[in-house]
Amino acid sequence: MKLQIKILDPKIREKMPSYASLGSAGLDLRAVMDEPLVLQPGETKLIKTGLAIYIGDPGYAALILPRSGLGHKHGIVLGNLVGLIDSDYQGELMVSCWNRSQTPFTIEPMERIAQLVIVPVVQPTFEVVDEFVATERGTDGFGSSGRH
Ligand SMILES: O=c1ccn([C@H]2C[C@H](O)[C@@H](COP(=O)(O)OP(=O)(O)OP(=O)(O)O)O2)c(=O)[nH]1
Ligand SMILES: [Mg+2]
Repeated sequence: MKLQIKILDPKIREKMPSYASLGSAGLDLRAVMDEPLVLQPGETKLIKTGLAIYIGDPGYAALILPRSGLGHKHGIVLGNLVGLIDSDYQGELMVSCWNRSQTPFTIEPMERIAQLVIVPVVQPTFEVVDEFVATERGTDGFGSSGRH
C-alpha cells in the first residue's frame, strides 16, 4: 500500500517515520517543537508532528497509540486514549499528550511520543431486523462467564 505523506515542518525531513524492524506495526511520531515542553501531572497538551497523511481509501484508517515505554514507565499516554485518523483527513497529525503520572515530564523536541498504525476498516450497510438468530451467549456479557 502507498500512503501519501506531506512534510509540514522541514525539521521532520531528516527524521521521517519508518518501520524500525521487519515486523513493526507502528511508525513512531515525533514532537515537532522548538523548546522542551514540561507536562505537569494531569496536564494534556496537543502536539504537532510536522506531518500530514492522506489515506484516501475508506477501507483503511490510522490509529495513534501510546508508546509502551512512555505510557508504562512515565505515564505519558494520549488525552483521547486512542487517536483515529479518518481516510479523508488531510490536516496535520496531532498527538494529544496526557501526563497521567504524579511527576512532571519533559518532552524534548523531536522526541518520539506516540505511534501510528494503519488498519483495515469496514463500512457496513445496516440491515434492520426485529430478532437476531439465537446464539449460546445471547445478551450475556460483562463478566457473565466468571473470572477463572
Ligand atoms: O489523535 C488524533 C485524533 C484525530 N486527529 C485528526 C484526524 C481525524 O480524522 C480528525 C478528527 O478526529 P475525530 O473524528 O476523532 O474527532 P472529532 O472530535 O469527532 O472531530 P470531527 O468533528 O472533526 O470529526 O482529527 C488527529 O490528528 N489526532
Ligand atoms: Mg469525528
